[in-house]
Amino acid sequence: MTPGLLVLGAKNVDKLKKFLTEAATVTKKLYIRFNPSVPKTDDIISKIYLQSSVVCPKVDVRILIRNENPQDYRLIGDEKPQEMSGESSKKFKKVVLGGTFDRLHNGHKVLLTKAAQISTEQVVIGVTEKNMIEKKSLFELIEPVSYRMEKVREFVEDIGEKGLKCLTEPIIDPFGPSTRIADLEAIIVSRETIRGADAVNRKRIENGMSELEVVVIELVEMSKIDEILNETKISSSCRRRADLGELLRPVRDIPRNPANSPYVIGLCGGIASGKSHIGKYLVEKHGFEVIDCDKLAHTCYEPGTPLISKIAETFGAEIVENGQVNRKKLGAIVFSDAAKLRELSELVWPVVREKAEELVKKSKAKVVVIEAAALVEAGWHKNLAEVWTVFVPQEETIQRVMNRDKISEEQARARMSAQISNKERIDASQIVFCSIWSYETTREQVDRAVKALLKRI
Ligand SMILES: CC(C)(COP(=O)(O)OP(=O)(O)OC[C@H]1O[C@@H](n2cnc3c(N)ncnc32)[C@H](O)[C@@H]1O)[C@@H](O)C(=O)NCCC(=O)NCCS
Ligand SMILES: Nc1ncnc2c1ncn2[C@@H]1O[C@H](COP(=O)(O)OP(=O)(O)OP(=O)(O)O)[C@@H](O)[C@H]1O
Repeated sequence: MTPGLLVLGAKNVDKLKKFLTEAATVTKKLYIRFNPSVPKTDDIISKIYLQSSVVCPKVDVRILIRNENPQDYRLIGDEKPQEMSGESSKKFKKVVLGGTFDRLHNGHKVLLTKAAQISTEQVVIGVTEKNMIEKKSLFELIEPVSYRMEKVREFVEDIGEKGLKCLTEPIIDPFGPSTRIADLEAIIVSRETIRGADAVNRKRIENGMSELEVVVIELVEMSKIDEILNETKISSSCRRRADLGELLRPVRDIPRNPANSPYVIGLCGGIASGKSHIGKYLVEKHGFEVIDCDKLAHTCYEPGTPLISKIAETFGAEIVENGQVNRKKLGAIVFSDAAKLRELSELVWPVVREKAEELVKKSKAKVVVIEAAALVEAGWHKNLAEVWTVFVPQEETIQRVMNRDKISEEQARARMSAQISNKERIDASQIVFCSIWSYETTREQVDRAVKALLKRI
């Protein structure tokens, strides 16, 4: 789709809202450039990005620092671009800044725009990863660091003067390149990260390097408060939360045979993540059929079946009492040992899967949900059009398991560690829910997912 170009001159600067609204109907990317009559102040840049978040949140708005127009564009509004004289605010050869930059938003863009505006040669950006992101809310949904680095680089070089280079690198402490590269001249931060800049300068002085000029931008804040996060700031956490219950990646094309047979989705999640709660809700509220593979697995332990003898061979004859598997004894062996759990799964899964597939064939429901904790471990997700995963942060899992199963923290941790991580499940899923907040919030996420699902099938 051709990007839009909005030229802000004295005539149309007051009609910004109208033009942003219009842009949202015709393009996904909007460049904005200024004519000489409108000064490119911090205030106006912030105002444009803030209004864009309200009026056209889905449009990738980019205020141009460079004078050249995009190669191809569709003019929004009737003002034509005029030649600009060189910018007076350029002062520094090399500037530095840092951040996580997940789901690059308009607050980040204000910071990056400042960087492109005041540097003549190079913008160096440290992008957080690993320990630097693991305490953030819904960190499991943070985009891969390589993707975030590429997004910020591309943005800065796209809006900046020709020849401006942006170098990015992953950081695992709050300093990164800022205390390593001697000839940096300025650091750009927002009001909330000034203290980080002060720490950088203290360390540079300790290391015998020059002090950086600290350039501060104001926070871009919405008028509406996010009640769960209790903040007004445009933030990545808020965007991650908005993605719960939304389609995160394309569904697989799994042909249905016959065509009117049920649409089958997987529902998985770690121990005590809220799978059963969601499964029950999908049955009661939305009329889906849910096949609980945990329950189905119990019916596989029928006396005299080949599975029973295989279990006795693998885990010891004492696990089988009077021809029946003692599930408590078996649980004690497998729940805290990932390798044993895998061995058991490999024995039981094919049997469960066969039974589940028979149930799907018989079902009259429009949508059948395969609820299975170990769906991804078993590789079953690859044969399903889509997988929905529910998760809670690890510490919440520990609390839930201790309370529910009346076991010690150590036992709860062992059970959790025997499973794959939330992140691994999430990366294999099309839709993700988080059940850390109220039941109502969980259900809202599910309702959003169901609504979109019913539209696409
Ligand atoms: C430790 C750091 C890098 C971690 O980044 P953080 O996880 O907070 O990144 P995040 O993606 O949330 O934000 C990135 C930057 O954008 C700013 N920002 C975020 N939201 C907004 C907003 N709505 N409006 C304006 N600015 C915003 C942040 O204040 C931050 O400066 C950072 O917080 C920090 O302390 N920076 C100062 C020191 C520094 O830059 N060090 C590294 C240099 S390589
Ligand atoms: N907002 C919420 N949404 C869903 N479950 C929640 C929520 N808050 C707390 N819980 C609790 O989490 C616990 C686990 O829920 P549930 O039994 O549905 O999980 P599960 O994933 O099916 O667990 P398992 O597979 O270990 O049996 C329950 O005690 C439930 O009450």
